[in-house]
Amino acid sequence: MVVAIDGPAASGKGTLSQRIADAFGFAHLDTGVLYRAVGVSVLRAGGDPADNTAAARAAYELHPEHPILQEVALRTDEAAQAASKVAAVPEVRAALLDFQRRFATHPPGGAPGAVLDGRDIGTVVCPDAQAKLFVTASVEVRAERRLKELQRRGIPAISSDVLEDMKARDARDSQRAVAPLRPAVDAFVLDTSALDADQVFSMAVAHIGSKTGLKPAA
Ligand SMILES: Nc1ncnc2c1ncn2[C@@H]1O[C@H](COP(=O)(O)OP(=O)(O)OP(=O)(O)O)[C@@H](O)[C@H]1O
Ligand SMILES: Nc1ccn([C@@H]2O[C@H](COP(=O)(O)O)[C@@H](O)[C@H]2O)c(=O)n1
Repeated sequence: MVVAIDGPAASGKGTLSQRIADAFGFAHLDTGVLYRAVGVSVLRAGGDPADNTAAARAAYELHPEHPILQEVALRTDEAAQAASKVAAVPEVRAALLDFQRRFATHPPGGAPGAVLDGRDIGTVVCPDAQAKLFVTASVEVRAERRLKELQRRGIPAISSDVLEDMKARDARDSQRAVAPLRPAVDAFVLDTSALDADQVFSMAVAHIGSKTGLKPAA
Protein backbone atom coordinates (compact mmCIF):
# COMPACT_ATOMS: atom_id res chain seq x y z
CA MET A 1 0.00 0.00 0.00
CA VAL A 2 1.51 3.32 -1.03
CA VAL A 3 0.24 6.82 -0.23
CA ALA A 4 1.82 9.56 -2.38
CA ILE A 5 1.77 13.09 -1.01
CA ASP A 6 3.14 15.93 -3.13
CA GLY A 7 3.08 19.69 -2.89
CA PRO A 8 5.17 22.86 -2.81
CA ALA A 9 7.46 23.96 0.03
CA ALA A 10 5.85 24.52 3.44
CA SER A 11 2.43 23.40 2.24
CA GLY A 12 2.28 21.03 5.22
CA LYS A 13 2.88 17.78 3.32
CA GLY A 14 5.60 16.59 5.73
CA THR A 15 3.41 17.21 8.78
CA LEU A 16 0.49 15.44 7.11
CA SER A 17 2.60 12.53 5.86
CA GLN A 18 4.00 11.76 9.31
CA ARG A 19 0.51 11.86 10.84
CA ILE A 20 -0.87 9.57 8.12
CA ALA A 21 2.05 7.17 8.58
CA ASP A 22 1.52 7.10 12.37
CA ALA A 23 -2.23 6.65 12.02
CA PHE A 24 -2.02 3.73 9.58
CA GLY A 25 1.20 2.18 10.91
CA PHE A 26 3.04 2.93 7.67
CA ALA A 27 6.68 3.90 7.14
CA HIS A 28 7.33 7.50 6.04
CA LEU A 29 9.95 8.80 3.62
CA ASP A 30 10.47 12.56 3.26
CA THR A 31 12.06 12.48 -0.20
CA GLY A 32 13.10 16.14 0.04
CA VAL A 33 15.77 14.99 2.51
CA LEU A 34 17.47 13.03 -0.29
CA TYR A 35 17.71 16.10 -2.54
CA ARG A 36 18.83 18.22 0.40
CA ALA A 37 21.57 15.68 1.19
CA VAL A 38 22.80 15.77 -2.41
CA GLY A 39 22.77 19.59 -2.45
CA VAL A 40 24.66 19.85 0.85
CA SER A 41 27.21 17.23 -0.26
CA VAL A 42 27.98 19.27 -3.37
CA LEU A 43 28.33 22.50 -1.36
CA ARG A 44 30.66 20.78 1.14
CA ALA A 45 32.84 19.52 -1.68
CA GLY A 46 33.14 23.14 -2.85
CA GLY A 47 31.01 22.51 -5.94
CA ASP A 48 28.08 24.24 -7.60
CA PRO A 49 24.71 22.47 -7.06
CA ALA A 50 23.71 23.40 -10.61
CA ASP A 51 26.75 21.57 -12.03
CA ASN A 52 25.43 18.32 -13.52
CA THR A 53 28.59 16.26 -12.98
CA ALA A 54 29.13 17.25 -9.34
CA ALA A 55 25.43 16.80 -8.51
CA ALA A 56 25.18 13.40 -10.21
CA ARG A 57 28.33 12.15 -8.42
CA ALA A 58 26.90 13.14 -5.03
CA ALA A 59 23.57 11.48 -5.84
CA TYR A 60 25.20 8.18 -6.82
CA GLU A 61 27.18 8.21 -3.54
CA LEU A 62 24.03 8.53 -1.40
CA HIS A 63 22.70 5.33 0.19
CA PRO A 64 20.03 4.67 2.85
CA GLU A 65 22.53 4.42 5.74
CA HIS A 66 24.51 7.54 4.80
CA PRO A 67 24.97 9.63 8.01
CA ILE A 68 24.26 12.92 6.20
CA LEU A 69 20.58 11.91 6.01
CA GLN A 70 20.29 12.47 9.80
CA GLU A 71 21.96 15.89 9.92
CA VAL A 72 20.01 18.95 11.11
CA ALA A 73 22.06 20.95 8.59
CA LEU A 74 19.68 19.61 5.95
CA ARG A 75 16.88 21.76 7.37
CA THR A 76 18.49 25.12 6.52
CA ASP A 77 17.30 27.39 3.72
CA GLU A 78 20.75 27.09 2.11
CA ALA A 79 20.19 23.32 1.89
CA ALA A 80 16.70 23.85 0.44
CA GLN A 81 17.97 26.15 -2.29
CA ALA A 82 20.83 23.77 -3.14
CA ALA A 83 18.34 20.88 -3.19
CA SER A 84 16.11 22.58 -5.71
CA LYS A 85 19.14 23.17 -7.98
CA VAL A 86 20.40 19.58 -7.92
CA ALA A 87 16.79 18.43 -8.32
CA ALA A 88 16.70 19.87 -11.83
CA VAL A 89 19.57 17.58 -12.93
CA PRO A 90 18.13 14.49 -14.71
CA GLU A 91 20.96 12.18 -13.54
CA VAL A 92 20.27 13.14 -9.93
CA ARG A 93 16.60 12.26 -10.25
CA ALA A 94 17.47 8.97 -11.95
CA ALA A 95 20.00 8.08 -9.23
CA LEU A 96 17.45 8.67 -6.44
CA LEU A 97 14.61 6.78 -8.10
CA ASP A 98 15.61 3.26 -6.98
CA PHE A 99 16.09 4.42 -3.38
CA GLN A 100 12.54 5.84 -3.29
CA ARG A 101 10.87 2.96 -5.13
CA ARG A 102 12.56 0.37 -2.94
CA PHE A 103 11.25 2.18 0.15
CA ALA A 104 7.75 2.13 -1.35
CA THR A 105 7.80 -1.56 -2.26
CA HIS A 106 9.74 -2.77 0.81
CA PRO A 107 8.81 -0.38 3.66
CA PRO A 108 11.35 -0.65 6.51
CA GLY A 109 10.44 -2.55 9.67
CA GLY A 110 7.97 -4.73 7.80
CA ALA A 111 5.39 -1.92 7.81
CA PRO A 112 2.25 -2.76 5.80
CA GLY A 113 2.55 0.38 3.71
CA ALA A 114 4.56 3.49 2.94
CA VAL A 115 3.86 7.20 2.75
CA LEU A 116 6.25 9.13 0.51
CA ASP A 117 6.14 12.90 0.28
CA GLY A 118 7.84 15.13 -2.27
CA ARG A 119 7.21 16.78 -5.61
CA ASP A 120 6.91 13.89 -8.09
CA ILE A 121 5.76 10.91 -6.04
CA GLY A 122 2.33 10.61 -7.64
CA THR A 123 3.56 11.47 -11.14
CA VAL A 124 6.92 9.67 -11.45
CA VAL A 125 8.14 7.73 -8.41
CA CYS A 126 4.93 5.84 -7.56
CA PRO A 127 2.45 6.45 -10.39
CA ASP A 128 0.47 3.38 -9.21
CA ALA A 129 0.10 4.58 -5.61
CA GLN A 130 -3.28 3.57 -4.16
CA ALA A 131 -3.94 7.10 -2.86
CA LYS A 132 -2.47 10.39 -4.06
CA LEU A 133 -2.78 13.78 -2.45
CA PHE A 134 -1.48 17.13 -3.64
CA VAL A 135 -1.23 19.47 -0.67
CA THR A 136 -0.95 23.15 -1.47
CA ALA A 137 -1.56 26.67 -0.07
CA SER A 138 -0.97 30.21 -1.30
CA VAL A 139 2.68 31.23 -1.35
CA GLU A 140 1.97 33.97 1.22
CA VAL A 141 0.44 31.48 3.67
CA ARG A 142 3.30 29.06 3.15
CA ALA A 143 5.93 31.75 3.68
CA GLU A 144 4.17 32.81 6.89
CA ARG A 145 4.16 29.21 8.14
CA ARG A 146 7.87 28.82 7.36
CA LEU A 147 8.67 32.16 9.06
CA LYS A 148 6.86 31.08 12.24
CA GLU A 149 8.65 27.73 12.13
CA LEU A 150 12.05 29.44 11.85
CA GLN A 151 11.17 31.79 14.70
CA ARG A 152 10.10 28.84 16.86
CA ARG A 153 13.47 27.23 16.18
CA GLY A 154 15.26 30.47 17.12
CA ILE A 155 16.58 31.03 13.59
CA PRO A 156 16.57 34.72 12.60
CA ALA A 157 14.65 35.33 9.36
CA ILE A 158 13.20 38.27 7.45
CA SER A 159 9.63 37.86 6.20
CA SER A 160 10.28 39.31 2.73
CA ASP A 161 13.36 37.08 2.24
CA VAL A 162 11.43 33.95 3.18
CA LEU A 163 8.70 34.88 0.69
CA GLU A 164 11.18 35.62 -2.12
CA ASP A 165 13.13 32.39 -1.49
CA MET A 166 9.91 30.40 -1.58
CA LYS A 167 8.85 32.01 -4.86
CA ALA A 168 12.26 31.23 -6.38
CA ARG A 169 12.06 27.59 -5.24
CA ASP A 170 8.46 27.24 -6.49
CA ALA A 171 9.54 28.57 -9.90
CA ARG A 172 12.53 26.20 -10.17
CA ASP A 173 10.51 23.21 -9.00
CA SER A 174 7.54 23.78 -11.29
CA GLN A 175 9.42 24.94 -14.39
CA ARG A 176 12.17 22.33 -14.59
CA ALA A 177 12.10 19.97 -17.57
CA VAL A 178 12.25 16.69 -15.59
CA ALA A 179 9.57 15.67 -13.09
CA PRO A 180 8.26 19.19 -12.46
CA LEU A 181 6.08 19.92 -9.45
CA ARG A 182 2.47 19.34 -10.47
CA PRO A 183 -0.50 17.30 -9.26
CA ALA A 184 -0.97 13.83 -10.77
CA VAL A 185 -4.18 13.70 -12.82
CA ASP A 186 -5.68 11.31 -10.26
CA ALA A 187 -4.52 13.25 -7.16
CA PHE A 188 -6.88 14.75 -4.59
CA VAL A 189 -5.87 18.43 -4.46
CA LEU A 190 -6.11 19.82 -0.95
CA ASP A 191 -5.74 23.61 -0.58
CA THR A 192 -4.79 24.08 3.07
CA SER A 193 -4.58 27.90 3.01
CA ALA A 194 -7.54 28.21 5.37
CA LEU A 195 -7.30 24.81 7.08
CA ASP A 196 -5.48 23.84 10.25
CA ALA A 197 -3.41 20.66 10.46
CA ASP A 198 -6.25 18.68 12.11
CA GLN A 199 -8.72 19.60 9.35
CA VAL A 200 -6.16 18.62 6.69
CA PHE A 201 -5.56 15.30 8.44
CA SER A 202 -9.30 14.50 8.60
CA MET A 203 -9.80 15.27 4.91
CA ALA A 204 -6.77 13.19 3.94
CA VAL A 205 -7.94 10.22 6.05
CA ALA A 206 -11.38 10.43 4.40
CA HIS A 207 -9.77 10.44 0.94
CA ILE A 208 -7.45 7.52 1.72
CA GLY A 209 -10.42 5.61 3.15
CA SER A 210 -12.44 6.23 -0.02
CA LYS A 211 -9.59 4.92 -2.20
CA THR A 212 -8.42 1.97 -0.11
CA GLY A 213 -11.14 1.12 2.39
CA LEU A 214 -8.57 1.59 5.19
CA LYS A 215 -9.31 3.33 8.47
CA PRO A 216 -6.68 4.59 10.91
CA ALA A 217 -6.00 2.37 13.94
CA ALA A 218 -7.87 3.74 17.01
N1 LIG B 1 -2.54 23.18 7.98
C1 LIG B 1 -1.57 23.87 8.58
N2 LIG B 1 -1.84 25.07 9.12
C2 LIG B 1 -0.86 25.80 9.70
N3 LIG B 1 0.43 25.42 9.80
C3 LIG B 1 0.75 24.23 9.27
C4 LIG B 1 -0.23 23.40 8.65
N4 LIG B 1 0.41 22.28 8.21
C5 LIG B 1 1.70 22.42 8.56
N5 LIG B 1 1.91 23.58 9.22
C6 LIG B 1 3.19 24.13 9.69
O1 LIG B 1 3.80 24.70 8.55
C7 LIG B 1 5.22 24.46 8.55
C8 LIG B 1 5.60 23.71 7.27
O2 LIG B 1 5.01 22.43 7.33
P1 LIG B 1 5.75 21.15 6.75
O3 LIG B 1 7.18 21.12 7.18
O4 LIG B 1 4.90 19.99 7.05
O5 LIG B 1 5.68 21.50 5.18
P2 LIG B 1 6.37 20.77 3.97
O6 LIG B 1 5.43 20.92 2.85
O7 LIG B 1 6.77 19.39 4.34
O8 LIG B 1 7.66 21.69 3.76
P3 LIG B 1 9.05 21.38 3.00
O9 LIG B 1 8.71 20.99 1.62
O10 LIG B 1 9.78 22.67 3.02
O11 LIG B 1 9.74 20.28 3.78
C9 LIG B 1 5.49 23.69 9.83
O12 LIG B 1 5.91 24.61 10.81
C10 LIG B 1 4.15 23.08 10.21
O13 LIG B 1 4.02 22.90 11.60
N1 LIG C 1 10.38 14.33 -4.66
C1 LIG C 1 11.08 15.47 -4.55
C2 LIG C 1 11.40 16.01 -3.32
C3 LIG C 1 12.13 17.17 -3.26
N2 LIG C 1 12.56 17.75 -4.39
C4 LIG C 1 13.44 18.93 -4.37
O1 LIG C 1 14.07 19.09 -3.11
C5 LIG C 1 13.81 20.40 -2.58
C6 LIG C 1 13.69 20.29 -1.08
O2 LIG C 1 12.52 19.53 -0.79
P1 LIG C 1 11.67 19.74 0.57
O3 LIG C 1 10.46 18.86 0.41
O4 LIG C 1 12.55 19.29 1.69
O5 LIG C 1 11.32 21.17 0.69
C7 LIG C 1 12.54 20.88 -3.32
O6 LIG C 1 12.48 22.29 -3.43
C8 LIG C 1 12.68 20.21 -4.67
O7 LIG C 1 13.50 20.97 -5.53
C9 LIG C 1 12.21 17.21 -5.61
O8 LIG C 1 12.56 17.77 -6.66
N3 LIG C 1 11.49 16.08 -5.67
